[in-house]
Amino acid sequence: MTYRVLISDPLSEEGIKPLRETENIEIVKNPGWDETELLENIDQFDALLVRSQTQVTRPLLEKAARLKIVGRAGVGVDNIDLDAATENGIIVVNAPNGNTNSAAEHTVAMIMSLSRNIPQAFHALKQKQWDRKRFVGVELKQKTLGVVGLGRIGAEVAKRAKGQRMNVIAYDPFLTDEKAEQMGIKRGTLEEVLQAGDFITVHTPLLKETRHLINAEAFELMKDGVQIVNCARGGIIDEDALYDAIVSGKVAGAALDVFEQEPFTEHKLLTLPEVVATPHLGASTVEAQEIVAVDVSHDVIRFLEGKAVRHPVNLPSIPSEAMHQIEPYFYLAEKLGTFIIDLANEVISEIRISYSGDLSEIESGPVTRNAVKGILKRYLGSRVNDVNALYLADRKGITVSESKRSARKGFTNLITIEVIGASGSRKVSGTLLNGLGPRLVRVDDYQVDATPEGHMVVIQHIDQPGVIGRMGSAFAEHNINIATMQVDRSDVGGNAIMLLTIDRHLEDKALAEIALLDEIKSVTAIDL
Ligand SMILES: NC(=O)C1=CN([C@@H]2O[C@H](COP(=O)(O)OP(=O)(O)OC[C@H]3O[C@@H](n4cnc5c(N)ncnc54)[C@H](O)[C@@H]3O)[C@@H](O)[C@H]2O)C=CC1
Ligand SMILES: O=C(O)C(=O)COP(=O)(O)O
Repeated sequence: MTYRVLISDPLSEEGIKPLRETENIEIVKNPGWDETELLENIDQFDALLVRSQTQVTRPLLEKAARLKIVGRAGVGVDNIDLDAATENGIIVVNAPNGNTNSAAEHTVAMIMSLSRNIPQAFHALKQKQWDRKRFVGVELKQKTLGVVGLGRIGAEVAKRAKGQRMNVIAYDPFLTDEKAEQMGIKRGTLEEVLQAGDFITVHTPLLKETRHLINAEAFELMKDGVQIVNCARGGIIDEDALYDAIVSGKVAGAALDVFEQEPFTEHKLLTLPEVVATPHLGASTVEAQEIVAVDVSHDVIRFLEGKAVRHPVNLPSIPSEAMHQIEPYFYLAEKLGTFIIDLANEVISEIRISYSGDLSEIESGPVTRNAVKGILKRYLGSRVNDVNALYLADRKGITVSESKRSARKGFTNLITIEVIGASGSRKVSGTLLNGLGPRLVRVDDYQVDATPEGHMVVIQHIDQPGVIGRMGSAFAEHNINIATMQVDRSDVGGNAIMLLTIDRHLEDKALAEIALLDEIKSVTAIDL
C-alpha cells in the first residue's frame, strides 16, 4: 500500500528526507493549492504536514476520508481544529522541541531591537537621516524582564536575559518556587509580573484562556514606559488595546513577531514608530526548520508503520519507556474487545476493563483505548481508532471504566473486559504469556486457553456425554476442520462451554444447523 503525504506549507527539504527515503510513501509538496483546491484534493491523502499557514479546519478534516495523521512541523497547533481531528480519528503530532532555541533567540533579538531602536535607526539611515538623538536607547542590565509562560521557550528566554544581567520575574501556573530558585529568577503572579516588568514577553500557547490575556486592564497594571514583546501567538495580546496603550504613551515600544490575522501587508500597529515587527520568523532558521521537519517526518513514519508516535497532541503523551512496556498489550486488548462484543451480540451500555497483576501498575489509558477500539469496530468499522475510540464510545452513550487490582489471579498479567447490555453482562479475560504471546484464558466464568486470532466458535451447552463427539461430527459434515477445542463446565451435568478455533469462517447456515442440536444452548461464530 502506498501512503500519500501532502506537505502544504514550506518544510525543509533536508528535514523531510526520512519521508523521501521511506518506501511506499508518495509526497506531494507545496502544490500551491488555495483553500478550495485543498478541500477538493484532501481526500487523496493519508497524511498532511503543515506549519502555521495552512488552516486545518473542521470542513477540511471532515472531507479528508483517507487522512490518518496531521503533522505540525513546529509547536503551535492553533491552526488545527483538534476536536474535529479527534472526532474523525485523525491523530495530530507536532515537533515541540526543534524550534525552541530559534524562537528564544528571536525573542532576545526583538528585546534588543526595542531597547536600542535598531530597526528604526536603520530605517532612518536608509532614508539618509543620520539621527543620533532620536534613537537613544536603554540598557537591559538591571532592568526587569517579566515572562508570562515559562515553558520551553519562556525558560530559554529567561536564561538568556540573565546573561544580559536582567532580573527576571515569571508567571506560569506550573512554575514552582524550587524551579524558580534553581533558575535564579523570581516567581510571581500574573499581576506581579505585569507590574514589575520593564520589558514583558509572552510565551504561552494561544488558548481560550490566553486569548487577550494582555488586554486594556493588563496594560493599566504595567509600569509607564513598559516595552512589550510577543513572539508566541497573535491574539495573546489584544492588538487594539496595545495600539491604544502605545498611542497614550503607557507602552513605550512593542516588538511583534505574530499577529491576530496572518499574513497581512497593512496593519494599524505598523503605522506606529514604536512598533518593530517581523513576519512570524521565530522558527525560521535553517537549523530549526530541519529539526522540526525531521521530527515530524519520523512521527508520521512511525504512525504509518503502526508504531506509537513520540509527540501526539490529541492523545496523552506516554514516555517511551512506559510505551515500550504497554505496547505488547494493545493487540491483546483489541482482540479481547472484538471477541466480547461478538459474544454479547447486542447493543451495550457499559464497558468495564480491569487490569490485574503487573498490569495494575501500568499506564493503562492506551490499552483501554485499544480495547474500546476492538469493541466499537464491530459497530463502526475502520472509522474507529485509538484517537477517537473513547470519544465515539461517549457519543454512543457507552460508559467506559477501568479498575486495577494488584492480586495476580494465577496470571502475572490479566486484562478482563466486561460488557453490559440489556440481557446482562458478558466477560472475557486474556493474558500475555511470556514468550508465547496473547492468550484468551477465561470466557464468562469458564477457563479456556486459546490464541485470540482467526476463526473461533463459542458453544454453550449442557455437560452431557456425547456432546463433544456430536460437535466434531457436525463440523466435519460441513467440511470445517477444528484446529483446537477447549471445554469447561460450571459443574458436573451443568452448564458448559466449548471454545473452538476452526480453519475457516462458520457460515450462518452451518451455524444455524449446529445450534439446532440437542444440548446446545447457543453457538457464536467470532472472526478475529
Ligand atoms: N514565533 C514563532 O515562530 C514561534 C512561536 N511559538 C509559540 O511560542 C509559544 C510557546 O511555545 P513553547 O515554549 O514551546 O510551549 P510550552 O508548551 O513549552 O510552554 C507554554 C507555557 O505556557 C504556560 N501557560 C499556559 N497557559 C498560561 C497562562 N494562562 N498564563 C501563563 N502561562 C501559561 C504553560 O504552563 C507552559 O509552561 C507557543 O504559543 C508557540 O506556538 C513557538 C515556536 C516558534
Ligand atoms: O512552532 C510554532 O508555534 C511557530 O509559530 C512556528 O511557526 P512556523 O512553523 O514558522 O509557521
